Amino acid sequence: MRIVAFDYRDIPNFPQSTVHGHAGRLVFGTLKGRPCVCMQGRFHLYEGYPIQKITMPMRIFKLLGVETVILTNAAGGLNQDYKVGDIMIIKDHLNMPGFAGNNPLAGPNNERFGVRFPCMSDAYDRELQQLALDVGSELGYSDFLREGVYCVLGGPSFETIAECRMLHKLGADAVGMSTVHEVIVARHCGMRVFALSLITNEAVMDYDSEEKANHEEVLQTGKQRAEQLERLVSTVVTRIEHNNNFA
Ligand SMILES: O=P(O)(O)O[C@H]1O[C@H](CO)[C@@H](O)[C@H]1O
Ligand SMILES: Nc1nc2[nH]cnc2c(=O)[nH]1
Repeated sequence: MRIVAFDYRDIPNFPQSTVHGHAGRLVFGTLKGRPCVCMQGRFHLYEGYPIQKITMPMRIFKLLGVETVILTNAAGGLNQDYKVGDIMIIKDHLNMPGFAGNNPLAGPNNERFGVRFPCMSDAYDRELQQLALDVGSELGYSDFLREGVYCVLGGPSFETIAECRMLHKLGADAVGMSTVHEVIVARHCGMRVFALSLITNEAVMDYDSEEKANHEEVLQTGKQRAEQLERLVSTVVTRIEHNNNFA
């Protein structure tokens, strides 16, 4: 397999990764014959980037001819049935920064990419969710494979106990600081989206708990599940049908 990689710093106007654990490379290659481009490191509001800069790669992918976007993230588990190491197929999201007007599509609409008011009730492709469930079951992952709602916050501070309780009551199963902005921009320009959260820590919901959310635990759980996550994603990629509805 031939791979071509570019450091983000060598791509004009591309943002730079500032987060420990995010390499900052754009990698092109093929996965069992399927052409893919992969971001090693993504961008977040808490890095200080304008929201349109965070999502700029999605529009570059669209212009490169990408049909399907697969996003993965690390997230805190709010659902009390979830355990550290679970992989959650995202079926929907809560866009908290969006409630406050911080949406990547705010400002003049670029008709070249999509409509002014894009639908989000079909943001996460249901066929791809089912495909991932089927693949997960074949790989023997069913015990730690979930489906749920991801909530994005601005970060970088982790949530308070009261915030976790509130988000859980609002219907979120997992909480993080990424993904949703990219999903909105990817859907706006008609790309299919599939997204996964790795539950790297349990959100603290109890005032008696001694647990404290921390980035080291996030990185450590990421390493522990990396192989299975990689196998799940790469198998899904090899089974994706050509998108006949591609705009
Ligand atoms: O970048 P992702 O995978 O979302 O990682 C999550 O974990 C980091 C915090 O530990 C934050 O960046 C949060 O968004
Ligand atoms: N906001 C948030 N992001 C995370 N990323 C990984 N774990 C967490 C968490 O508990 N909260």
